Amino acid sequence: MILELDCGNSFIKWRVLSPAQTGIVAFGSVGVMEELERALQAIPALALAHARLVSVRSDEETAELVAFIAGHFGIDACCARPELSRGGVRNGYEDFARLGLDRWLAILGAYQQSPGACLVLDLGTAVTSDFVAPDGQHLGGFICPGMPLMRNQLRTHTRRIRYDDAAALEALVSLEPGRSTVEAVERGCVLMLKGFVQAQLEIARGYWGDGFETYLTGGDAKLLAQMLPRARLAPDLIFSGLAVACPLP
Ligand SMILES: Nc1ncnc2c1ncn2[C@@H]1O[C@H](COP(=O)(O)OP(=O)(O)O)[C@@H](O)[C@H]1O
Ligand SMILES: CC(C)(COP(=O)(O)O)[C@@H](O)C(=O)NCCC(=O)O
Ligand SMILES: [K+]
Repeated sequence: MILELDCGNSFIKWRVLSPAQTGIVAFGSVGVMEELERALQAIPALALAHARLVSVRSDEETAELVAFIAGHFGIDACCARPELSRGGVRNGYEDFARLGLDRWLAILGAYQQSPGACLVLDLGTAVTSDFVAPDGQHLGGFICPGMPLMRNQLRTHTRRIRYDDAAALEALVSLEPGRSTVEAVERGCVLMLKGFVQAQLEIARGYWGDGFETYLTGGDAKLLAQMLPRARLAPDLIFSGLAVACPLP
C-alpha cells in the first residue's frame, strides 16, 4: 500500500492506495500529525510499502512528518521537490524553487490529464491560479487570500464582525444580499473569489480563446463549481501530480 500526503497550510489531506495503485483504501483530512497517526492506526491490516508527500509547511514540520513515517512504518517518504521541468511542464517562475510545491504538483496533474493549455485554480487557505501553455510552458499565476483568510481578517480587525464557523456554512445557501453579518461577510467573500476567477478566465481566453481546460481543486472548490460548468472539479489533482513527481521506484 502507498501512503500519500498533501500538507497544506490548514489541513493535511491523506490517502492510502492499494498496492497496485488501482484503488483508494482509505482517505481523510486532518489538522495535525497526531490526528493523522490516529486515523492511520484505525485502518485494518494497513501495510505500507511506500510513502510520498508534498508540503507547503515549514521545513521543520515537513521533516517531522517524514520522521513520523520512518518511525512508524520504516519507510523513507519521497518528498516532492522544486524542479525546472517534469512531465512535459516547464516551471515558469524566475526562481523555480519559489513556486509553491502544491501549485507545481497541481499543474503537473492537470497537464498529465490533458496535455494542452490549462488554467489551474486551487481554493485552499490561499487561492492560487496557474497558467500552462499548450507546449507545457508554465506562464506563472496569481495568489490571493482564500475564504478562511478573508473571513478571519474581517473577524480579527473589526470590532463587530463576530460569528462562528458553523454559522458560516449556513450563510451560503444563496448569494443574495446578506441580511445578517455572517451572510454579508460570507457572501461578500465568495463574490470576491468569483471576481478573481472571472479575471483568470479572461486572461486564459486572451491567450487561448476557448482552447483550454480549467481545473478546480482545494477545499473550497465547490463554492465556485457552479460558475464554471466546463471546469473539471478535481479534488485529487495534487495527488495526481504527486504520482508524476514521485513515481514509485
Ligand atoms: N469538510 C471540510 N473540512 C475542512 N475544510 C473544508 C471542508 N469543506 C470545505 N472546506 C474548506 O476548505 C478550506 C481548506 O482547503 P484546503 O485545500 O484543505 O487548504 P490547504 O491546502 O491550504 O490546507 C477550509 O478552510 C474550508 O474553508
Ligand atoms: C500560495 C500558497 C501559500 C498556497 O498554499 P495553500 O493555500 O494550498 O495552503 C503556497 O503555494 C505557497 O506557500 N507558495 C509559495 C509562494 C509562491 O507560490 O509564490
Ligand atoms: K491553495
